[in-house]
Amino acid sequence: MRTAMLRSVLKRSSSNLMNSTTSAYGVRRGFASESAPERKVAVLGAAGGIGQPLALLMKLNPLVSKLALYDIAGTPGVAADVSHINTRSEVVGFMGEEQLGQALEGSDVVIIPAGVPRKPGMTRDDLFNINAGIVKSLCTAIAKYCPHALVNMISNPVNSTVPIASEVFKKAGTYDEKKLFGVTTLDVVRAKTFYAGKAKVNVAEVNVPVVGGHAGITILPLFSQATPKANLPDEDIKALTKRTQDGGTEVVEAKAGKGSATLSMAYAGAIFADACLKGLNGVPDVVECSFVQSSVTELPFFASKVRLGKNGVEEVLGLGPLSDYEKEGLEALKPELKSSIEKGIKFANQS
Ligand SMILES: NC(=O)C1=CN([C@@H]2O[C@H](COP(=O)(O)OP(=O)(O)OC[C@H]3O[C@@H](n4cnc5c(N)ncnc54)[C@H](O)[C@@H]3O)[C@@H](O)[C@H]2O)C=CC1
Ligand SMILES: O=C([O-])CC(=O)C(=O)O
Repeated sequence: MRTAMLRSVLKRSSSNLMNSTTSAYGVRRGFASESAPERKVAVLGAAGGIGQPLALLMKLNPLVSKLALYDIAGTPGVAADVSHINTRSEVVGFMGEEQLGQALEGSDVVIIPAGVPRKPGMTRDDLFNINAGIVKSLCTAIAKYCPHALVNMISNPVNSTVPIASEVFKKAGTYDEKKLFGVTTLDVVRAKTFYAGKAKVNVAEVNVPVVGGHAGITILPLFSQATPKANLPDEDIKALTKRTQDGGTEVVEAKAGKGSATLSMAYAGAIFADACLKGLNGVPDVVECSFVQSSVTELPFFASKVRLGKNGVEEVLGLGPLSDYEKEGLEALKPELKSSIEKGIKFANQS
């Protein structure tokens, strides 16, 4: 009963997040395991603040048939707990590097929330020194054990960890730009929530693209394209933009040393992984914003709307018409985003 309720909440919220006419899981009614293909999802960092609720939400997703939960510690408990939920997927926990290969083998989608979170006063870039190495070693294993999987990178700084992953895959000869995604869905989730509150419209009907990157001013919500239209005054748009850009910091400060967004991130991560699975399953018109290899601007990676398909990225969509304020924001974010991308590429090639 409760599972059905949770599933229906996830299903409704998920459809709201997508510019898609199809149902959240690509199967309109009466989902049955026999109608959806086998799909293995691996979560790396599954015992963490994001990893645990994300494991729960992926366990509720009927598109998943196998759920591999990997971490350096704590996964047997998380896996035993989640595995008792009476939904489709078989859950297995893997702990320690010697089990990483098994966790990854056969994966269709690998979600990476492994690494340290921010404390008050830190920027996402301050996490680079620790998280860059973690991401590099996990991606080296992905190249070896599941080179064709779609990779959903959550670990910060996303603006650098995605370029690191691309370089690791290039070196291994497995890079496919269609299969690497920086997860920026939380920026979209926040932009929608904040816009709905200000515009006093039904949040379930709101759509707002968020482009650029995933840190401070590199996060550029395009409220001029928000629907339903609300004609908010310029000062409201500026305040909404700033709040979206500082959304992560708002949570870090409120948690006062106990980490950063975990629950809203797990929700956002589950929405994005679900979109990837739907794309793989051939559901049409699955569109989400993501930080991907891109030629939308002169930068090699950029977040914008992306159409997902059977091979991952089917099409990177353009920015659409921008307001003057957004044009300024776009120019202002480029130097920082460029240097974060270059920092990631340099790290991957020197170490
Ligand atoms: N993309 C986004 O929008 C967001 C990204 N994040 C980022 O997600 C990351 C994780 O955040 P939390 O879950 O709050 O942190 P956490 O510290 O609660 O959990 C991280 C987990 O990663 C594990 N881990 C560390 N090294 C590992 C390795 N080599 N292999 C596998 N697992 C490993 C840890 O054991 C821990 O369980 C942080 O980098 C954070 O900044 C957080 C929120 C939003
Ligand atoms: O702010 C952080 O450090 C975590 C994060 O990326 C977010 O909440 O958007």
